[in-house]
Amino acid sequence: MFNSRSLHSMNPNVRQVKETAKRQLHNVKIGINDLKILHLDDYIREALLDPIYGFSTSKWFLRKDSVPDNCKEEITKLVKAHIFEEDGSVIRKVENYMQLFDVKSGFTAAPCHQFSTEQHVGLKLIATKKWEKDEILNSHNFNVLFDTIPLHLNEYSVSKPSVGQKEHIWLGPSSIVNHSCEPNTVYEHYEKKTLLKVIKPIEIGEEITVNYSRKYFFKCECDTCKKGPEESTVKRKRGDSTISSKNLIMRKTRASNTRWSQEDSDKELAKTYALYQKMFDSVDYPPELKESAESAEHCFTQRFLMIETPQMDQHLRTFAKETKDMVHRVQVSRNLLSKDKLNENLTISCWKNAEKLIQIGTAFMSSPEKLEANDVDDLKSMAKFIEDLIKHQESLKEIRNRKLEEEELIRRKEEVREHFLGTEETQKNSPQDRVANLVMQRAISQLSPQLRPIITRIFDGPTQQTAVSNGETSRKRKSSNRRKRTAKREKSPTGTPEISDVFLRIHYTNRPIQTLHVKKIGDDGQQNGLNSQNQQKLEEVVNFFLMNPTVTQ
Ligand SMILES: C[S@@+](CC[C@H](N)C(=O)[O-])C[C@H]1O[C@@H](n2cnc3c(N)ncnc32)[C@H](O)[C@@H]1O
Repeated sequence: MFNSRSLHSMNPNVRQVKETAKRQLHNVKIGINDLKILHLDDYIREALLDPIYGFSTSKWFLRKDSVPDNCKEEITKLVKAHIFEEDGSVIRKVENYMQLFDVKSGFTAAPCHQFSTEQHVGLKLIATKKWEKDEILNSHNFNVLFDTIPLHLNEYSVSKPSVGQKEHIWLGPSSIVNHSCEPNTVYEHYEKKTLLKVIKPIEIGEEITVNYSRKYFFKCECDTCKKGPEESTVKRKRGDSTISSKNLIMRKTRASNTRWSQEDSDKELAKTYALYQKMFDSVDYPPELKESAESAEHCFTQRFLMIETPQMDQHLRTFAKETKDMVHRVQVSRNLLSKDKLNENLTISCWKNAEKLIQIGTAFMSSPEKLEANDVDDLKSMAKFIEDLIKHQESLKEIRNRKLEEEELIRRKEEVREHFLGTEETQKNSPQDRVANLVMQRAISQLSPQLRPIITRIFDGPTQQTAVSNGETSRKRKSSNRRKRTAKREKSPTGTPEISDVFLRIHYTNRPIQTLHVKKIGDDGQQNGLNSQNQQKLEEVVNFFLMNPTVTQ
């Protein structure tokens, strides 16, 4: 079921997840052939839809086992990551179901309580866009079925459209289209598949139905049949709709611990959008799938906003025609994005797209004669809506950037402070050590030709107080100082760095040489060394370094 060549060319992490999924699917004994494709479809339906709808939508009444939890998880991960490369694999089938959550597909699933044949707990397909006559539900996936499927084995997913036609399996979204004696679609047969063609306009929220065929194995409970033959506009042919009760096969009882009340389509639609959102929220991306998942979501959302195609003109028309539908889409996108804490880039790029959307709206508004009054109002309010959201997003971004800047400033201040005053560790030393340290560190690190006239030499201990040797290179000076300091420190019995008295001889260009003496703490523990005058001088020097690290005059 998994193509080994494509597995090899994949990211190893993705491959690993897929291989796990493959193993798990094998463990539950799924393979691709005619009958098993039905099982597989059912597994996916169970793994994907049941957690979302909160009841068992499973249609495979003969099946004893169920999707193991770990397998469900894998499937959900794969769904989440939208990794749909391989034809005919489980992933493809999952993608079929994903159309239910892609508002652009024009349909979605909603709970259905109409049919006793499924214990009043089932699903139906409803329109999320306005469908016009003769449009084809082309993402509707009816696979041509193999002759080998015995009809009685699965009355649920198999249909025999007409004489001479092969039977068809109903997979993915198509498996939730209910039968009606007054349907709004008909089968449209193509060489390789059968699609649904719209035969009368379908409003948003309206159920999409088809007349299954002349033969199906349940007692019809569609609206038309419920109204009774005298009210129905449909002329029944003999043999249509019903068969004798002994052939009526009841489906596996659904786990109906949920009581579904009948809701109007608007509410159902809103609920479905919420489900869409829940779906994306439900799983955390595993780290190994994060990248592909995010880029897939990115594509998904772009597609969703309908702006990344070259046929802008066509889009503009659709946009005008489906303004209301677009408002729904934007609402869904808003929900989706507001919940997306996983990927900020995705959110930002989505808002960029939304900006483009506003441009489209603005272009439209500049030639309003093309639109009906209602459309213009809707469009304006939608553009305003998006604009507000973008502003909101922008202000959040600004706040974040400001915060980052502040953090950076604090960090840099801290760095400078540490550089001059030393870390907490060095600050624990005596004041004169600290000052000496800081001057020494600073001077050593900054010794450059410009500084030479100012600092001639810094050294430890009064005996080493010498004048400048101008011929000495800064490197030599540094290493000699290091040697001296090291020697001093090694002498310390405690092992902690110790600095004795420090003499600084400072050569000013326009003043006499000055010597500062910072005394070590006396053995008696008496803190001295820095008389106020020296203290002041030291501060002056330090400040000089702080302010003019490379300036000589
Ligand atoms: C392909 S499924 C359609 C989707 C189904 N409602 C679900 O939740 O999966 C076909 C099954 O739906 C039920 N069904 C569809 N249309 C029906 C109708 N007009 N009257 C009674 N039951 C119907 C039957 O149980 C039938 O076996």
